[in-house]
Amino acid sequence: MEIRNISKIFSSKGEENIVLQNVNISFNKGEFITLLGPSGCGKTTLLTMMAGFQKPTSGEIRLDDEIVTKPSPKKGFVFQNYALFPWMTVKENILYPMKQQKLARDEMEKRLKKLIKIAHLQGKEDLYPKELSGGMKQRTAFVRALAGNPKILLLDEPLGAIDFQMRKSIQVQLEKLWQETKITTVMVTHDVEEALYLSDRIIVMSKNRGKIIKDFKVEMERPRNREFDEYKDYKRELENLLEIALKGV
Ligand SMILES: Nc1ncnc2c1ncn2[C@@H]1O[C@H](COP(=O)(O)OP(=O)(O)OP(=O)(O)O)[C@@H](O)[C@H]1O
Repeated sequence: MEIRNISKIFSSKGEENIVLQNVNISFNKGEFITLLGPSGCGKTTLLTMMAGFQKPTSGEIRLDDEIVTKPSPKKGFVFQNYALFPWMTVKENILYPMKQQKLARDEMEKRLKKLIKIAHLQGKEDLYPKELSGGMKQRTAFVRALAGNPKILLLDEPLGAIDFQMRKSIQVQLEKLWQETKITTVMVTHDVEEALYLSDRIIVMSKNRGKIIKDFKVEMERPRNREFDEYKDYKRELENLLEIALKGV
């Protein structure tokens, strides 16, 4: 996916709010990339434009040389609160994107079986979202986003709704799921730990029109160990960058 010279301006009551100005990013295949930045810097706005939920004011976003204009199964999206359909079981939720694509029955069954296995949801197929733990909901949302065979997976603060205690164990699960699929993934967060634990590359955005303060590779072995000096050094650097980002330089 390529983000080319994107700007986004919201206007209300004659006032213009320039949220993003001339943002350029290219995402490499198979990478886990995090957009990190303070609240209000335009991360979610950028991600939803990548998904095709809204359009940029200027510039373009390309996926496989096609300009993104609307949502499609090529772009899997996981919302902060999972947005599972509460009236559907785990199985029905995962089948939903496949039904929309009108896949053949046996192809649907085959994919469903594989996704249930990836997400370790065997035996939970017929439960409703309210009967699941936070982690199970998150895994269901993740594989539902994969059910349409997307080229890219977009995660909007996927652990935002999970309490601190569970977050770390779910980060581990999310990393495993990603490693099994190796799908290009873009995650939005303002949590340094989450970014460091999961990402191959972190893009730090400023409050000032989404300016990219730093785009860097995280070259640490996986799974990452929070006790290593290398990890602590990265963390310190990111925290400093976030402070700069908050000042809106
Ligand atoms: N639909 C909209 N109409 C008007 N302004 C909007 C709209 N969506 C977002 N904004 C504004 O755009 C800016 C960026 O919002 P956005 O949600 O993208 O930030 P964010 O970096 O994801 O923040 P957070 O981490 O708090 O979710 C904010 O100033 C917000 O008020």
